[in-house]
Amino acid sequence: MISVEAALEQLFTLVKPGAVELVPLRRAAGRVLARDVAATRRQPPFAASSMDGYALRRAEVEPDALFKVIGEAAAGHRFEGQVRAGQAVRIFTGAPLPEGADFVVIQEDVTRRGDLITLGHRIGEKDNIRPAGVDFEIGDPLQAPRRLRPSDIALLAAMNIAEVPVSRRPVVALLATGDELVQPGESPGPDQIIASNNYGLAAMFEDFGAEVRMLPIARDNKASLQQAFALAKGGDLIVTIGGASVGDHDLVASVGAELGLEQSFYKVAMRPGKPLMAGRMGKAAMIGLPGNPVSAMVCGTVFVAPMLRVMQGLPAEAAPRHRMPLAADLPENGPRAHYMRARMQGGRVCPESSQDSSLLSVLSSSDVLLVRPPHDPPRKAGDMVDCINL
Ligand SMILES: Nc1nc2c(c(=O)[nH]1)N[C@H]1C(S)=C(S)[C@@H](COP(=O)(O)OP(=O)(O)OC[C@H]3O[C@@H](n4cnc5c(N)ncnc54)[C@H](O)[C@@H]3O)O[C@H]1N2
Ligand code: MOO
Repeated sequence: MISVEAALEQLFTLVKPGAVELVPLRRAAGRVLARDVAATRRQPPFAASSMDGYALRRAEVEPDALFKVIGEAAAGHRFEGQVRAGQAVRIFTGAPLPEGADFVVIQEDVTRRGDLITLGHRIGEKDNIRPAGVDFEIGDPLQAPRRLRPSDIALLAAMNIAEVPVSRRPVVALLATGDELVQPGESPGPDQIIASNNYGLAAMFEDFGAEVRMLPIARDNKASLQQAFALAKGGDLIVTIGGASVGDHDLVASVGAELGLEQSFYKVAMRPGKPLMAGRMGKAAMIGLPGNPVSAMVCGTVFVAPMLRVMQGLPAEAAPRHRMPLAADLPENGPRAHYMRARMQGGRVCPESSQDSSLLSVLSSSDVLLVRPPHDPPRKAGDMVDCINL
């Protein structure tokens, strides 16, 4: 049995970043930027007004000053002439600042009669001008690697980058095993249940940028598992669910070995999730998750998500944690790291009363995994603990 940290280290050695591909901007959200990109223009490309008002010369700004309005500048339509002494140009937000002007008085501070405006008495120092390039200059970079958020997409668009270099999505072949399982929507026999882990995990992996190939459920016999592994060929990462423990019907390790699985480790000092295995299978990495639904989802969060990040060129790091105060006392933890399902209540983290690894309803109503290291001493309400967001 190895520690969670040692398991994660080994998992990182099984995977590497995939190739770089160019995708249209509209397809780039959520993908990982693979190379630095540089702005192909400056923004704004010209000094622009940040308000609706009148462009004129700062030196002439004083209470009751009178100006003649000689033209108009709107967004997309500059005023071609020059602003001289005693002149003003009607200007709108986003319009290029006319030559000669270095100040914009907002329209609320102006009285207009025909072509004449008079300034009010409370005009501040602010010029209401956005200098050219104040947002970014030509060549300013957006640095890789980073997962592209909606705000990054907006920035790339403004930089006029229509095609974005991103890491190829890792292909995950997802293989659920068990005679007891039927797909959602099917009619289960009296001893059967609905396969859930593969659906939850597929959603999670897609969230982390993977392309998921959901394989047919493998039955608890050699031939069926062999067939399923054959279908997994071509995947970058093969994820099996169930059949990982010590029961007579737990065949993943033995069938995997026959098919060339070079095992890196089996069993991790954690709960839930102890019977986790991993290794290399041909060109693919393989990770065998325990079948209990919460165990599978916890292992997906703690192990598979960080692997997927590495496969997209992001740094090899554990799932991000934050510190939160406990809402209740906790007894000493045992020898395995405990990933407790917990809710946030009034800024405190409150462990669920039942931690059984079959309870999807509890997982679904939880906000975080409260992480307790092996042999963590008893904790008091108010103590700070590590949490992973769900
Ligand atoms: N004698 C021992 N028994 C068990 C041990 C042990 O150390 N000694 N470990 C327990 C732990 S911890 C876990 S976790 C499970 C893991 O077992 P497997 O990975 O072999 O999983 P299965 O036996 O195939 O299934 C366990 C449980 O999960 C349900 N399951 C499986 N796949 C799915 C799915 N895709 N969707 C929904 N539910 C699924 C399955 O029906 C079982 O109820 O072993 C303990 N036993
Ligand atoms: O690890 Mo099992 O995953 O404790 O239920």
